Amino acid sequence: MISSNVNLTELEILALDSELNVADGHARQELSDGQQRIIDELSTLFQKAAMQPIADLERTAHRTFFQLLGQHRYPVGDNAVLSCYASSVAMEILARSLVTTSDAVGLVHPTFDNIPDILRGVGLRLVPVEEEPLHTGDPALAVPEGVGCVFITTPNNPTGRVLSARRLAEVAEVCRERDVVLALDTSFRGFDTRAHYDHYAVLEASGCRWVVIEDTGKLWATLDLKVGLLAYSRNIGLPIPKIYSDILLGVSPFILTLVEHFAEDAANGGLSDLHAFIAEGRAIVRGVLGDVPGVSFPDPDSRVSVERVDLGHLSCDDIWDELHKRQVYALPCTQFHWAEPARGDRSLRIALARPHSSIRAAAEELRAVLLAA
Ligand SMILES: N=C(N)NC[C@@H](O)CC(=O)C(=O)O
Repeated sequence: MISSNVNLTELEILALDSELNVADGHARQELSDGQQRIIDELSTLFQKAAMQPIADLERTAHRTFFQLLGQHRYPVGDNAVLSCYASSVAMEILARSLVTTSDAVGLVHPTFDNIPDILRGVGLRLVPVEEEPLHTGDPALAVPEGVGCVFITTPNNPTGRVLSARRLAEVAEVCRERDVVLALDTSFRGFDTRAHYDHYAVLEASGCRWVVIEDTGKLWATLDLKVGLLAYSRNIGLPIPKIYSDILLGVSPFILTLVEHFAEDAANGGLSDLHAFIAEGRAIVRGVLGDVPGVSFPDPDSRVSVERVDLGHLSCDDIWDELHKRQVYALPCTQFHWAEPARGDRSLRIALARPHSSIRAAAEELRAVLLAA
């Protein structure tokens, strides 16, 4: 029986060497032909990276990645975009920066539990912001009283819900009026073209203080050779560069070069191929499980590389245990509901950035477990 006090990443670590690991949201699908050609050139890329000025490599990698995803107004200039080993490292730097001037953060609910864990870890108090008031109605209700920052994952994990350009502008306006930092985690935006409007243009136009955390690690199966990007407004008024320097000097120029080449390949058709690949994986899950009594899919409109499965009256912990016995690893949704865990007790999350054969096999095992429950 899994203990309810494990976090989602501890469950993902358990799954790492399993054949049927549909737990973590990292990219573990096969490489495309275009991506394989990049990997075949790694030795050349390594030598080039060793000879070029790091600032040039970093600028090119950032530009290629941001423009792939429609982010043409991302901040350029001194330190405005910091490269980190992972988006979670960027998250830790943001948390340490925020707590110098705030004691509370409004955080989207539900979302991946390492975000509330990192924020609580530096002593910040969290106020849940439910998806409905975040996306609809009076935007002032998306910015709880007394917080120094509102933190929104968009597209959200695990729901896939995307903050629209109009809604981003409305929430940013409230944040500006109240001098509240608006922070976005856009790690999953690569999967959903509805998240490819220029967020930076909207944020800059609002005049609010803002931070955006980007992640290359969810898109491409580069064995976690990735960067998390920490972009922030010039008027942020937080010691972000100083705290960054406490934690790292910079990321590998080799990884920056890899990101540039994978982003170029994505811009030349690779990204739309990836969207089709994930959509087919989602169709496999829904096809295999769709007629199981009590099962439903709470995020019909989601395009990100994970899919929630509602188990009806069945407990996700019980089902997780049965899958574990079969060496199949999904994620219980309990921990995503960091403010009200019980609301996640009847659903699982399936990772879709996997070979379709693995997704099908895992879904078939889950189907057998559910029919026997
Ligand atoms: N630092 C942590 N905990 N990394 C795990 C995180 O990347 C997994 C994730 O985001 C997902 O499975 O959705």
